[in-house]
Amino acid sequence: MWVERLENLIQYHVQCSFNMGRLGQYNVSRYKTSQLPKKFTNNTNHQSANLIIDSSVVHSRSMCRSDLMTPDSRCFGVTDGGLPAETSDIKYTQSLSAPRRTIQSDNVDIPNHSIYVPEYDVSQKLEDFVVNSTPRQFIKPKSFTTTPACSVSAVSAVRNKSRNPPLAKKTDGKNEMINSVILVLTEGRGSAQGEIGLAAIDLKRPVLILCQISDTQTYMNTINKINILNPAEILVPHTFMDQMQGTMLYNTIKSRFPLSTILTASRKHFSENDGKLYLKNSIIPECISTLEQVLPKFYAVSAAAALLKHIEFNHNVIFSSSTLRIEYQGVEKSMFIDANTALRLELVLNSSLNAKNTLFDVLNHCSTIGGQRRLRSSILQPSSDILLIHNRQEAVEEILSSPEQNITLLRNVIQKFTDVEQLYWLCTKVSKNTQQLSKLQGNYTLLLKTTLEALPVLVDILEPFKSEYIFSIRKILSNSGYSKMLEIIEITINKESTRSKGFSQSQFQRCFAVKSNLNPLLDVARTIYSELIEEFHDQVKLLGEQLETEYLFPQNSCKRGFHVQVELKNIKNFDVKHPPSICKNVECVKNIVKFTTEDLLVLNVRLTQALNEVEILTNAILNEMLKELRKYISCIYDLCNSIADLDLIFSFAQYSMRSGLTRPKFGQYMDIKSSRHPILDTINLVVTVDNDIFASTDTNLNIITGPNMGGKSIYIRQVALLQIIAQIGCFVPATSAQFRICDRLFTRIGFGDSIESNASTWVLEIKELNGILPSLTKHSLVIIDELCRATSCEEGSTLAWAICEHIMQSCAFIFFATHSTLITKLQDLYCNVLNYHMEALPARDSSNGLIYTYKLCPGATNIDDYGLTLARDVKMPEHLIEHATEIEKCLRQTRTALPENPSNEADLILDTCIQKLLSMKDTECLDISNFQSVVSEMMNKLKENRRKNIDPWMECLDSDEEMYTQRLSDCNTTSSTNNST
Ligand SMILES: Nc1ncnc2c1ncn2[C@@H]1O[C@H](COP(=O)(O)OP(=O)(O)OP(=O)(O)O)[C@@H](O)[C@H]1O
Repeated sequence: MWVERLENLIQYHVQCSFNMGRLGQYNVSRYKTSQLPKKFTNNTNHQSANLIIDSSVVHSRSMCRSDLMTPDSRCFGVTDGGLPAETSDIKYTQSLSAPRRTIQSDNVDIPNHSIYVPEYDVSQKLEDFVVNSTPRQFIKPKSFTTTPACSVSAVSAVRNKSRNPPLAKKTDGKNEMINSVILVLTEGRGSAQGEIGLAAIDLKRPVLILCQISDTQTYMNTINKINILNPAEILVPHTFMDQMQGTMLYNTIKSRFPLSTILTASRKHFSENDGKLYLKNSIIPECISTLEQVLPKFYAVSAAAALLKHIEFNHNVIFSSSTLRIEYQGVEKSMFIDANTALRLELVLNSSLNAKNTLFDVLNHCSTIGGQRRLRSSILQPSSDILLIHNRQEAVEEILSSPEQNITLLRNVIQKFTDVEQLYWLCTKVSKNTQQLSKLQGNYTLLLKTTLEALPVLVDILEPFKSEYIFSIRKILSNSGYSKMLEIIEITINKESTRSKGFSQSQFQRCFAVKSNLNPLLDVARTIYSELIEEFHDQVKLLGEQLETEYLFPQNSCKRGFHVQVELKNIKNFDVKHPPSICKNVECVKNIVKFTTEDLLVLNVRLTQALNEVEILTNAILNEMLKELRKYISCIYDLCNSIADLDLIFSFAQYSMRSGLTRPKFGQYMDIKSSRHPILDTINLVVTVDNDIFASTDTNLNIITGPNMGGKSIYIRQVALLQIIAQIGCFVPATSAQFRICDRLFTRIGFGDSIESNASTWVLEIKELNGILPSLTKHSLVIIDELCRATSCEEGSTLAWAICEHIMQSCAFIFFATHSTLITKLQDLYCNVLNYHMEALPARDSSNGLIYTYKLCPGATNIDDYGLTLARDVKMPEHLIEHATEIEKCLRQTRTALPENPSNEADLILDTCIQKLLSMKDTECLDISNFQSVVSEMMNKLKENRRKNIDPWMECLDSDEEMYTQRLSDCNTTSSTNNST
């Protein structure tokens, strides 16, 4: 425990020194304890102690960077020298200034050191300590200009370097999609609060995304945007943590995105001027018009400044000038899906936070990471641009109607572009000329060559496709820039060199990629390398003779370098535990023995040196060539985009090839015949029962009742999923389908309280409803699976009634699954309400059970006691069921005897009221005053009865009385018009 605390303390402070270095604050070397907060310096007598940091520890930016992620980096900044004599009595300095090796060793002799550990540090985990105890206040004296952001970043980088899990990790051989997005967020202050600036970049796909949002108090749009971008790291200004609790935006992000690392940075890094300068320097000329659009957006530009600094200093990524592409994402023509809805509908993540059996999983047939990314963002933000949807549908239809052989050709050629996204790497450059850099540079240059060579084949295959969408992709890919790039490459690179996978092969390809006679030194280095390789092979042969085996193979791997391997069965008398003395570093994995010898070890060193020489010389030539190629950098962006678009559409086509899918139309209402739940349909464990879906402005509230397990939730989720699939441009599982373009999708599904946000289920539900109600638009789609069930039965039903009445007045299409019979009465009052139920039939045997047909039928359900029936089905102890049945019977009798019983009275009076009104409507006079008087009479009666029971429904009725009257008078007017005509 002590070791851990000591490490925490050391790591924390040492990382501060790093980060100072990485932000260029080299001049700060002394940390005066007199400047420390009192808490930290209690019981110590010190005036000018050097805490831990000596300027010598910050050697260079590069050292800090490269060492940051290594396990021993936490000790990197500890001074080796002793402390000034006058400060030696300061307990903590003794341990913190311990020699590096002592601290690094696992068995630190802690008791010999006196360690000062601040009280509040002891009981907390480091992360909590760093994030929650506002380290800025803790460590930052006035003259000390470290940024807590980076302290936090460094600490969490070390601690959590593998914490961000992939969002969608395919294990079935498809590509992995791992999030590598860094997102920076800033918010206006004072009257500008709610103005959010956002900048994000995917380190694997360096397109800088900028966005400025005027958000609501709940930050709904910002959360949605973050959810779509799916960042691994979120960086915010340190002022977000100024208040003890953190700002609302900070806390919202923290609770909503637990998988993202949240960092803070000093506000000074969010500089508009720096941002403008960076953007002007970095962007490709083709993005000038976007830049003009972006520059006036103060918050977006300042976020960009912080982002570019952050990735330079913490991720070692710098963009060559004029190589970065920017995108400004303002208010787009898309359907808004909030983050909660996305999670509950399992659009891209299921409840176990992986992609299995999600909508993404069902639609994903992409071969490239770019395609997968595009699919993910399309699902989370389906288009509401009818032209784009139409173009995609047309392309899908065209692919489906193409001859089988064209489809196969297209599939095969797209697979050749699987790694195309890595080409983005060529846009960035890293300041250090390391070995790693030269390897990457070589690999990606060969990848570019291979890609450009395959491009004309793709263009030819696309030739027969005439749809607008594919035609425009083909046009982009036919750009003459690509052939010019290939010409430049062919001047330097050997024709037969190609991108290969596998350590040894790619090393070989890199080594001999550059043509001979371009640099005599390189030619010499390669000759030496080749000779050494020959020597290696000779030595392996000799060794084989010595060990009496013909099956000794020369090998080269990243971990072991040049060595030999043999199958155990092919080497006689070889005991892995007691190998011959000549064999060194013996390892046996799955009957394959790997080892080396003293001679081979020496040769390996020489080979590595020769190879390094070759790579450095090759890299110098490639650098020159890349300078030329960067003139065409926008072509690389276009290439990656077009391949992603093509992959996406081909993925849609592959999904749409399934039987029973149809191309949806768009109009003013929703009418889908024999539709199926897309995920249930694909899982194939059960035969999916199809159902019709209908909604229009005349009947916009559909209430679905039915027993538990009847299929209500599946049905209403199906509505939402089909709407999304239709709006991304894909075919839907139905026999015919018409949708209305939806601009907002709201769901209220499921319960679950949150310890994190300290909210009960009910509070959460109300908060969510508060979010939905004001944002409802006339083109919204609302999916509600039970409403207000987390409070007392009565209050819940009445509030749900009121909410339904409120939302059904908009033109939004609402699908409402419920067990409440009260809600079904809405149909009697309003002509735009329709009741449906999921059919269940009594079992033919004597079990009293139910047979679920999963068929949607008109009208409310008439099955009683289905809860108890199901409980019996799932083997609840019989005595409990019997007892519950008795109580239920008793309650029924009581209710019939006492109509004023609060739980039943509301229903009863409302029923009487409705019946009376309806009968009047048909038979009696059409005078509105009659309606009003009946309503008042009934309301008064109800109020009187209810007052006895102090029922909260009273208030609701009070406020709604006026509305009922108005509604009924409307009804009356319509009916009188009808009658007269
Ligand atoms: N259309 C369908 N075709 C085939 N199986 C279905 C269909 N609809 C539902 N099911 C099956 O029934 C199960 C229960 O469905 P669902 O969760 O929608 O019931 P529910 O009525 O919402 O129940 P509860 O009221 O308890 O929430 C599903 O998990 C699925 O296996």
